[in-house]
Amino acid sequence: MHIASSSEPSLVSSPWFIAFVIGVVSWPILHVRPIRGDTGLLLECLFGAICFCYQWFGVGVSIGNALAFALVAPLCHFAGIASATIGWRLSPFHPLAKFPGPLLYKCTNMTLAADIWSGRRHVKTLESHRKYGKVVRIAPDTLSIDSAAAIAPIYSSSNAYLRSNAYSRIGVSGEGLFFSASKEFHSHRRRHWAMAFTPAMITSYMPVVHKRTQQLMEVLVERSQQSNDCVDLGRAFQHWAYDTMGDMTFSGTNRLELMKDGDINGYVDGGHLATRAFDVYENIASSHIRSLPEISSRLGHVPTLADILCHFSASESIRKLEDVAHGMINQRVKAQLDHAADISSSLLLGEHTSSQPKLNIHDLRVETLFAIQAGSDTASGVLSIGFYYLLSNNQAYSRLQQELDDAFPDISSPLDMEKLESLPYLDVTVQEMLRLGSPFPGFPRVTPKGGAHLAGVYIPEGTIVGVPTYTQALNPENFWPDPESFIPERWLPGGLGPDSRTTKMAVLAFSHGPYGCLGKTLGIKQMRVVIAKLLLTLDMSLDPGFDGRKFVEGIRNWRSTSLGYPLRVKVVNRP
Ligand code: HEM
Repeated sequence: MHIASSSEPSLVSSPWFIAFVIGVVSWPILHVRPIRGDTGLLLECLFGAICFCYQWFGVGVSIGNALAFALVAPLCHFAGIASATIGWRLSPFHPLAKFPGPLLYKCTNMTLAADIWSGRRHVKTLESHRKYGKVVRIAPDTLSIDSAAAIAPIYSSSNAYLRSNAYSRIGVSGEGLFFSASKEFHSHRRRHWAMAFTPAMITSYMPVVHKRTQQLMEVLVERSQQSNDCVDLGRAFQHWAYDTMGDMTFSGTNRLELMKDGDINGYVDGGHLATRAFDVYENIASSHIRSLPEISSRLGHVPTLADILCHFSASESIRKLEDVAHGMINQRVKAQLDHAADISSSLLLGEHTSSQPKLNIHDLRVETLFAIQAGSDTASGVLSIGFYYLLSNNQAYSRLQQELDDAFPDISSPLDMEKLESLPYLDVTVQEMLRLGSPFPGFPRVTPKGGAHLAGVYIPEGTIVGVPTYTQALNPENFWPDPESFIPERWLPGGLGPDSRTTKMAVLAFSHGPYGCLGKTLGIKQMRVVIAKLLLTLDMSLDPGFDGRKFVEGIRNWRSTSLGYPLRVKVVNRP
């Protein structure tokens, strides 16, 4: 049996314990004066190096022991900081202490980040609300608020809350509308962008939408002939959306031809990876600089994570999309086609003043790449999930097809947009698709000075809050009966009966207010054209072996939607 000799250090005098205590003691300083995660990592490495030199040269231990010491001491120091951080987050003194939520989520942002990485955050948040109620603490400093009444104050009132720093994009030169937390910059850049979405501009995009949608019909038939009358409809929508957005953004200089060539460069998956990394990063690293110093103490204050992710090989495919978009905007600027009816010319021309000059080439690169992604993954995601539901509901499918057949007896002539937009059942089908087809997270905003009363509770200032899109879409308080079922009729006048509920505001597919989607009108028009063309031209049904449960479970969202289980659809030309 080993008996401790008096010469062995006691626990309190052991170097590990001392490093741990220094960590705990340094926490209040870091709490008030935060340092960047990468700086912290470097300091820990420096501490390790000093420990190594002291042990090897000073004490004269073997190199192996000196190395072990140099590794363990910083780890103990970090464990001290981490313990103090978690202790504070779980303490009754934390400003969000009274809000319920899963323990691990209160301790660290890493848990939420893991959910985001899995793409199933929308389901996890829904489960949390079902377990804990309307207001749930889903990260140390973040609350998810499942209340339609909270949507207006957070997103769309005249005093709509500011976006959290979650939107900042690092490691890129050039500033972009979507990536700015500055209200002033954002509203100026948004005016710039708005020129691309005037009614006249939207009308000028429609020939592109019709042309690309016609091509989609041909591609679907062609692909189905190569594969037992079956196609991956989700993939086809992605290719259609990229090509269409490419044309609308770059008109003559567009080089995206995914429907024709296939996605040989992996643009779609590369784009998903980019949004996935951005979404994870933002939720780990995001913070709002607030009067309460708590935020600085986040375990894993790691703004470097995005930098690190950039170096993984997967980022190659992201770069390919960036490169092609950059090439197109360079060509576009050189060609000086300022007056072409496309998004890049609106951005090139946009409003400018001495304080807010014209967009430079870096800004244009950021904005045009964003345009392609903002308008493609969103539209194809909603259409894919929407078509799954439509094809699963024969009654809705037949009713819609009948309405379209009556309105457009001759499918060889171009669709008249005015007539298309007057069709009531098509309209409610689009609404229902948007409700169930947008598994986005709660877009993060920051409560203003003085805090806020939301969903009947007081929320301290500087808290990150969001209303979860998917949870709201399935909330029986907003949609009743059968909130989980695809029933377009719920949107018709009279809804589903006297006790039924349909809360328009609760559909956050485009978000709302000053940061809401600029492409909403265009997106809805595109959806109408695609749905109409498909139902008028083709007979479609889910592949006999298709498993709806697997499809729904395979839906992943990282702001853009990705399908883990393909939407296999049988497609034949209508007689
Ligand atoms: C069905 C199709 C679409 C859906 C569901 C959709 C959804 C959204 C959502 C939810 C946001 C807000 C995201 C956030 O705050 O985190 C957004 C922003 C935006 N969308 Fe869309 N979108 C669609 C189509 C389009 C199209 C076709 C364009 C054209 C380029 C577009 C351009 C934009 C822009 C520029 C923003 C940023 C607005 C800002 O930051 O002020 N969207 N979209």
